[in-house]
Amino acid sequence: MRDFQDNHAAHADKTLIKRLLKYLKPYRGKFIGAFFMMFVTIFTNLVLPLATGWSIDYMTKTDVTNDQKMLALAVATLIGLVILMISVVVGFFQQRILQEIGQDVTHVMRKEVFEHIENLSIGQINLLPVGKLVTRATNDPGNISDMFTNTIVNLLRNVLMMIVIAVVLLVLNWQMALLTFLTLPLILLASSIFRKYSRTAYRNVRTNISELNGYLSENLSGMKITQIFNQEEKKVQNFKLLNDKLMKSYYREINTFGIYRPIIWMISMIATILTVYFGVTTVIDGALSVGLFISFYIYVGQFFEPIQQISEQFNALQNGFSSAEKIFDVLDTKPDIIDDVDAIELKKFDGQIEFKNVWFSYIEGEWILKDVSFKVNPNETVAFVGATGSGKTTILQLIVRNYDIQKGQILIDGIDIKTIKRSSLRKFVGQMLQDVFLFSGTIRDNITLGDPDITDEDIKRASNYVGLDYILNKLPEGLDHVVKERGNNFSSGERQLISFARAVVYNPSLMILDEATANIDSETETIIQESLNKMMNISTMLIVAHRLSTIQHSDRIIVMSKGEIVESGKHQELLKQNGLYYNLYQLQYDKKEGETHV
Ligand SMILES: Nc1ncnc2c1ncn2[C@@H]1O[C@H](COP(=O)(O)OP(=O)(O)OP(=O)(O)O)[C@@H](O)[C@H]1O
Repeated sequence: MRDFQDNHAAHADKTLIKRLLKYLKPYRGKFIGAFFMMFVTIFTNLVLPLATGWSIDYMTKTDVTNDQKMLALAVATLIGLVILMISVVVGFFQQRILQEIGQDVTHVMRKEVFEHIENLSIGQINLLPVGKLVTRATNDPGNISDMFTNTIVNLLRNVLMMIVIAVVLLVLNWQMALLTFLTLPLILLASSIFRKYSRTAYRNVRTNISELNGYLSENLSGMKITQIFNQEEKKVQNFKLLNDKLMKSYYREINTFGIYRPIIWMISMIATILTVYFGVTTVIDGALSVGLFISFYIYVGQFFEPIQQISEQFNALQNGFSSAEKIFDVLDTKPDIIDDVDAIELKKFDGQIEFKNVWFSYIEGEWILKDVSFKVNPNETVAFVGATGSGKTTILQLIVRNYDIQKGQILIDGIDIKTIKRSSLRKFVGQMLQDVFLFSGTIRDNITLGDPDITDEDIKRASNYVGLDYILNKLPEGLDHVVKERGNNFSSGERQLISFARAVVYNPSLMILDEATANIDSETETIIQESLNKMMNISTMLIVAHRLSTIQHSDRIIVMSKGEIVESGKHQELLKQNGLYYNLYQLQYDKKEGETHV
């Protein structure tokens, strides 16, 4: 799968534009309206210099009385004001419509990106840097919105303005117009050099923003570790390096624009000086009136403005395209685990699980599970033990189909897991993992996860069941007690109990516990253990625990080593076998003994 790098092969522009246009389809009418308004503003911009010229010529006429001149001035000023008003009002509505379209499209894109990410498999999500995903869902749709609202319309407006003004200049005085155009090759050369540099500058800025976002989000999540290991200074240094890199890339961008704009201004000034020089001589020769010369002069100023903007807007367009490319990269990443079209809805689940010669690898060729077979009967409690990395957690992940296996078969109540709708299977499974994640909100939100069908009664029952009621009773707001981001205002034991309540509130047919009691104090562990004992015989339970004392009473213990099942049986049976389990047990037992002797 792609890692959504910033410098990947470009999509064909045509395909990109076609795809982008689809987002504009619902706003076709509004967009056409905005274009029409754009023509109105172009017209108002063009008519004023000409009107100024005509007015000046009229004022300098000798065969017109002063009263007539005053009247004409008043009428011309009034018409000018009306045109200006029209331009302002139309411009306002045009901007409003475009901004609305831009925000709507951004809104839709953000939603699409988020929904798509939510549907990716855990394996795919693990490969994605969070910071980059955040950029994909925030900055990139913003760039596209900017492209729709500002760039495209203004680019078109400027191209049209330039063409129309060129025609007007030619009509007013073609010799002077050609003189003005003499500087165009210089501008084109400067613009093409600018485009090359500014594109690189833009790209660097974007890459560095994305990198900084990635670093920031990772470090905020890992802040505790940073502080525990006194790494703050190092992290600050690293951040400083990235921050400096971003600032420098911004500087380079600013410099590129800073050089380009004065160059264009200088060229336009040369053209203006030439125009003034030859214009004045033409006026002296009587080939051009003063009024029309002034109109010409204003038009020359207006002619160079869009030229400068076009290059800049062309870059903004590239910026928008590049953001679109990145968003489409995310959207085009097909979820690697999807339900078959004819996948069945699991209506009930007795809790029977069977692995039949299962082979699985995260990375091609590196087998993590090798020919694993076992069967768990309804209401049985089975524990998996073994050395670190032997594949215990992997087995649990496969049961909820976080990954697909390469060989063999996993049966859920006798049905192949691949033929079952994942959501229907997960409805019957309660999971309690070592790393509990709590969302910001309230305790209630964290137990129901927004499911309106879960009543307060259900929550209370679940809380009593897992021993959370003891904590809830101490909190004045009870279930409404606020949970801060990631549950930082709770102890790990409390977080574990909330997650336990979250798991049992659905009355799961299968309860999965992966090192769920590893990080908690013995008092909370006892509470959880008691609840688990109650749950045994009413649901199937799969437990991974390093502390063997917690799984001794399981119906069966499966011992794993390097992706294979090496032993299986009850605690006493396994001890008698004098194998790996016996060794693991001895290790823990000796350690305990050692501790008591200290
Ligand atoms: N997402 C992943 N991508 C690649 N390899 C992985 C991934 N998750 C786990 N592994 C590898 O798979 C192997 C088995 O991991 P697993 O988590 O199943 O072990 P475990 O027996 O549960 O270990 P522990 O007791 O330490 O939790 C390990 O070598 C691990 O590095």
